[in-house]
Amino acid sequence: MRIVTGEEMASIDAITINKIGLPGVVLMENAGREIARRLIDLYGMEKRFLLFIGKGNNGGDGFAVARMLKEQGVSVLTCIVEDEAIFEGDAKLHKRVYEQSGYRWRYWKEMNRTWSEVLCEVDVVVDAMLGTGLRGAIREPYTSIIKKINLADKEIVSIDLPSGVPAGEAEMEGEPISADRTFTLQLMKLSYYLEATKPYYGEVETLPIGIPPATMNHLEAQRCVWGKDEVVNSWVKSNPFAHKGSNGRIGVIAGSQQMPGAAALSASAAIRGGAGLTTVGTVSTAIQTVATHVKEAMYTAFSEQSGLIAPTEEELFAFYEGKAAIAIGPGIGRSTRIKAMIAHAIEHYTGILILDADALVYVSELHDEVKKRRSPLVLTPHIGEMAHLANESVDVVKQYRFTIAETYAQTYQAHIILKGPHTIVANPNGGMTVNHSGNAGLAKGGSGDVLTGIVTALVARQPLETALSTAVFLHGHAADLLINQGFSINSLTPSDLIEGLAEAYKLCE
Ligand SMILES: NC(=O)C1=CN([C@@H]2O[C@H](COP(=O)(O)OP(=O)(O)OC[C@H]3O[C@@H](n4cnc5c(N)ncnc54)[C@H](O)[C@@H]3O)[C@@H](O)[C@H]2O)[C@@H](O)CC1
Ligand SMILES: [K+]
Repeated sequence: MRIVTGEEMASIDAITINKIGLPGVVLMENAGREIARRLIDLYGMEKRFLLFIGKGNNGGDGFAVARMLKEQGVSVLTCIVEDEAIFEGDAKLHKRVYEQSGYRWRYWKEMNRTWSEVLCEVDVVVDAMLGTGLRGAIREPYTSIIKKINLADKEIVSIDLPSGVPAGEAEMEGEPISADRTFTLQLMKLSYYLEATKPYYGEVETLPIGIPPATMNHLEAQRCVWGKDEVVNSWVKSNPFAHKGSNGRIGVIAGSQQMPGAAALSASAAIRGGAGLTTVGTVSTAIQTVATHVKEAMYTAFSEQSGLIAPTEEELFAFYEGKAAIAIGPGIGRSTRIKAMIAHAIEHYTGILILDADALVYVSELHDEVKKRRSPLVLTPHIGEMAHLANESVDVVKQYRFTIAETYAQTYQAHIILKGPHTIVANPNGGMTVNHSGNAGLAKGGSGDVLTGIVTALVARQPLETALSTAVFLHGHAADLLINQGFSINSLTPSDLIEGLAEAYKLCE
């Protein structure tokens, strides 16, 4: 399913109406029918609804919902927020159909005077005031109405968006509706995936309103949800004659004297993730520790300096040999020799190169080398690392995570896995996916090392772009399955995640 901004949704609506020829009033009728059906499913026929209607098309949806609820005998109080004379277009038509069907509405100005009595008569507030057409700071009378609704302590259901929440990355100006539930129309809206706006949505359900998929082909930004269906549908079944070489020979350069655990986590995640042959490149002291945990891997002891790897050029070329993918970063630490190694890999390694953790620190100093690289490069930053890569503040990355990941991926022709709740994968060709698995149990040191291992294993045996999105999904899915099995969010460890991968992979088989 696509994820869109308000402007993109408006262009999709316009193509549906003007090119395909499906009138806007029909879409509104469809929206009204779907929403009324879901309201009755969820709340039953006995609950009393109070509908707030704004002057745009979001309000038009509201009139269609109110009419359909009333047709079925449900109790509805309909309140229009602004002067009735300013309704126009499709919303005006639905207002007229509502009135011609014999139904009444009231003005907010009047209702406001008896607000506490009104509240005693209703159970659920339906918000059809502002949708994708919101621009700039929320203005009166919406500002005061929203405040009153939020304070009313009633169940709140929003249509398309909680009123006052922008659909895209625009900054929120003013207090929006804080919904318990949002029925978003046809496509997911981008602001659902942003830290500042997501909490206002409550539970989200997408309802179809009859927009044909062909209307979305023109969109420049191709953002899609990546969930179970996408994982299953894109999975390329392994060849029954596969041998360890064809399942992908991969390398993991990780760990140091101080941090051998990071190497163990990423290597065992790669092995659980299905890698055919995994070689770990690290310091000799780490090998002793890691090898007792990860029995299936092979090991290369690199030259070292002060407990950190400091591989020579010969050691690096030998390590690159025959490997489909190499990950560098977890627990390697920082030094000028480490920087030289990253530069070398970017310049000379011709397989799929994955840079994570400490390896990312040097990438912004190596942007010229990155631009010259011709083979695939995958970077796996969290928000702070992305801020460093893009030379932006953490707050800016949080607000504009889609734009920043997309711009970076295109500028440097790199695949970006921007980690966090709803991890984004941004590809150099402009395609983006947003992950729909995972929970707060993943927010722990070591969880990223596990992801790097899964990514490395998968890119060696699945098409690159789907491998990245699917690796992110399976990482989160493993965590979700463990929570369902009774693990607590607080005690979930990265090692548990690796064990959980066995169950998570069943999805693909
Ligand atoms: N025919 C169509 O175009 C369809 C539209 N649909 C619905 O229509 C919505 C979009 O409709 P519109 O584009 O008319 O816009 P909205 O209904 O979201 O709201 C725009 C109205 O609010 C006012 N407004 C904008 N920013 C404001 C602010 N900051 N403070 C106060 N008032 C503000 C504008 O003057 C405008 O009249 C969607 O969210 C969806 O619910 C759906 O029914 C599908 C069909
Ligand atoms: K709304």
